[in-house]
Amino acid sequence: MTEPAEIVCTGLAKSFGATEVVRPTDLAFAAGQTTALVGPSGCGKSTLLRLVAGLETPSAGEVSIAGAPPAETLRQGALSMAFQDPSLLPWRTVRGNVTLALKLARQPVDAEAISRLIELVGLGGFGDTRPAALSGGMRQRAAIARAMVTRPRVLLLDEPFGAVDELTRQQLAEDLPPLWEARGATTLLVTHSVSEAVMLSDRVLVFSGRPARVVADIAVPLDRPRRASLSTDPAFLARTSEVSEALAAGMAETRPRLAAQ
Ligand SMILES: Nc1ncnc2c1ncn2[C@@H]1O[C@H](COP(=O)(O)OP(=O)(O)OP(=O)(O)O)[C@@H](O)[C@H]1O
Repeated sequence: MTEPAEIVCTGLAKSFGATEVVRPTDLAFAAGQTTALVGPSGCGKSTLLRLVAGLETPSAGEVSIAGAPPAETLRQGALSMAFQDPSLLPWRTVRGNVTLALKLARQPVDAEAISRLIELVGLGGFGDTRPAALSGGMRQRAAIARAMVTRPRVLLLDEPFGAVDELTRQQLAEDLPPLWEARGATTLLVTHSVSEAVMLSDRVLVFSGRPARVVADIAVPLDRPRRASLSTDPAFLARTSEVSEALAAGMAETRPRLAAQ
């Protein structure tokens, strides 16, 4: 890893009662890199993201972001999240939702910069629209604008394009990564789509079934910006095969345990 690690997980583990969800794990995420987390449903990906966000307390081990606990990074407004359900405040416009994120992070409100960001995520002309009048894809864009407006060092995205149709997903996957990459954010992204994982990331971590364990750590050294047309490129297809095979191997590893339960 050439860049310094921004996020370091040391012996990180999480159980809910008797259920072990994340096995003791050591992970490091380089500054400015985008890492996709993929694994079978229920394996603990979102739990890992919530641990990194400081929204869950580890059962063992710790997370540090630039040497500080996540709560400190969150308090500084340097950590943002966007989840599958964009949970925008319905009574606020797009601009109002984005502005609130700045206010909560106690950062100065620059109306022009907000308008520019709304434009950049493809919502130009919708700044004064409330969420109910937006499509699912537009709400996802608004949530990502809200997450990026504070220029976070760490961006956590849990199925951010989950609730939209395939074409919109492709469009979001083309349009949005250049924005967070240009801002140098260290991005962790949970997705169920192997091709989306490869398209969006510099690195894909493949997890086994619950309790989550890393079964493969795959670099994605493909040029950026990446366009949907990349999905037929042999180098892209080689990576998606590698991720799919690792996923299948991880699932096969868990199946006997489940059968024995
Ligand atoms: N607060 C909680 N209390 C009890 N169990 C929980 C809690 N949060 C998560 N779990 C359990 O932890 C396991 C992992 O959940 P998690 O949401 O992290 O998985 P995931 O890999 O993100 O799943 P998916 O891909 O389906 O979204 C599940 O079995 C879930 O029921």
